[in-house]
Amino acid sequence: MGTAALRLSAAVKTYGGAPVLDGLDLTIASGQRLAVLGPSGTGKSTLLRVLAGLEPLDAGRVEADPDTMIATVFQQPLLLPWLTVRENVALGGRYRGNRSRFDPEWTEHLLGLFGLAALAGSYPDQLSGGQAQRAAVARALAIRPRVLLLDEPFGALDPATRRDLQRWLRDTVGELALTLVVVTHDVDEALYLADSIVLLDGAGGLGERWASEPPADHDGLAGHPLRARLIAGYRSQLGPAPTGVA
Ligand SMILES: Nc1ncnc2c1ncn2[C@@H]1O[C@H](COP(=O)(O)OP(=O)(O)OP(=O)(O)O)[C@@H](O)[C@H]1O
Repeated sequence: MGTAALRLSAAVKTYGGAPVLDGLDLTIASGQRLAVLGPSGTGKSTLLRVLAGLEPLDAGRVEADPDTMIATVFQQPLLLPWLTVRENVALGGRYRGNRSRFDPEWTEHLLGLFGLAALAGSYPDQLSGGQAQRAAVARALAIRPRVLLLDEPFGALDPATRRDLQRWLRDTVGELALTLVVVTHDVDEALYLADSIVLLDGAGGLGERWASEPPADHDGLAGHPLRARLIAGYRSQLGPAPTGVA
């Protein structure tokens, strides 16, 4: 695999006779932060589920180093309502039948890292949407993954909370030196989080892929050199405009 964390080769995934992924090739280098953009229905979530090993391919291959722990976060936080925030986060460390990974100190570190220490004894229905999604990301990190896969993780949040969480996520991914794949409708989220951006072509292929330099802060997004090209590429496909674009 060289320095690739994940690799898809000639990937085909078909639902009801219609190919969603149609011979797609994708290499994600170790430490890379990849954003996958594309209008609704272009196969972003399918691609993520395939990378996560949650969806079998009809043809082609997905390769990951067997020692690489992969964690996935979805749009809904999916916290267990009968467990506290601390117990939900700790539960992440018990996934995959590997109890030895449960590490109370790491759980406390994650609660602190995500600003959840004061809420550790609260239950999910006492949290705001942003707090709940922070807990979901913390839970995903409890297994000490090397790769973090996110499917529209902040899509249900208001713009200010969304920016806060993007900042939080970028800092955490940097601190833990994670490989990141984030699926999003939001061009600005992609530009803020990613150093590589793909725009699915809507026909089961990868479309274009750009190297990108994230701006220092959100104020730098408006003048980002790739922004206009991504928006134009997005608009040329069927589907609604991405979030935040008139
Ligand atoms: N389990 C499934 N069974 C049948 N069809 C499916 C299944 N999962 C996805 N599809 C279909 O595959 C296509 C791609 O879906 P997918 O969710 O991957 O797209 P997406 O780009 O993530 O869309 P969105 O942005 O709306 O979430 C859609 O036409 C969808 O209806």
